[in-house]
Amino acid sequence: MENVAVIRGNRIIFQGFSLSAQANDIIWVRGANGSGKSTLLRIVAQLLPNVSGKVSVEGNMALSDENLGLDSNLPLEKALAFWANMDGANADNQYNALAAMDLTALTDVPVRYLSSGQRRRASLARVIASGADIWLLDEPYNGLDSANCARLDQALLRHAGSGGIALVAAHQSPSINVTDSITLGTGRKAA
Ligand SMILES: Nc1ncnc2c1ncn2[C@@H]1O[C@H](COP(=O)(O)OP(=O)(O)OP(=O)(O)O)[C@@H](O)[C@H]1O
Repeated sequence: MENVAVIRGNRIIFQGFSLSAQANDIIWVRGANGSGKSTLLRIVAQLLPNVSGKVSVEGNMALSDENLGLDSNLPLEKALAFWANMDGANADNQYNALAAMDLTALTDVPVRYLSSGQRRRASLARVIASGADIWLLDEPYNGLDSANCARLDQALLRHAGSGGIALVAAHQSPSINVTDSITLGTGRKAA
């Protein structure tokens, strides 16, 4: 991202903002509520209109945020398989992703019956199974117990270690070594 500027509502969230990431990087993004962490991930995902400046991305991206994006009526395995097929991921990817997030015992549970932490893990399993080069994770630790926080840490390290990139928006400090940690400011009112 080079010299990016974004106004949302009547607030300037970013102005003259630049960020770069390359293979093997885990970039940790912190900041107060409303500072623009989710906005930043959505800019990278190219989901926001009216972004000025330059945003260029090489590689496939997968986003996990509060929108689960899984069919609530399907058993977990089938709901994930829908996306794995769309992403062209193979069955091994999905199996490994379910194991990485300790969901193997829940594969036949309808998504609507999953607890909030299980739903978060399902969303992360979708990202892991996608095989995407770039993971955009918005508050991925929310609702996870300590064992599953550690599983996510391990998944992030494996991803970065195999040439992936991760942007992680989180309130807490990282408990793994990250490439860079940035703290966003609170923006200001547009003139
Ligand atoms: N659709 C929208 N229209 C107008 N303003 C918006 C919209 N979405 C977000 N904003 C504003 O953009 C700013 C940044 O929001 P964002 O969700 O990126 O913050 P955040 O750092 O992720 O916050 P949190 O820690 O609470 O999740 C906030 O002031 C928010 O009110």
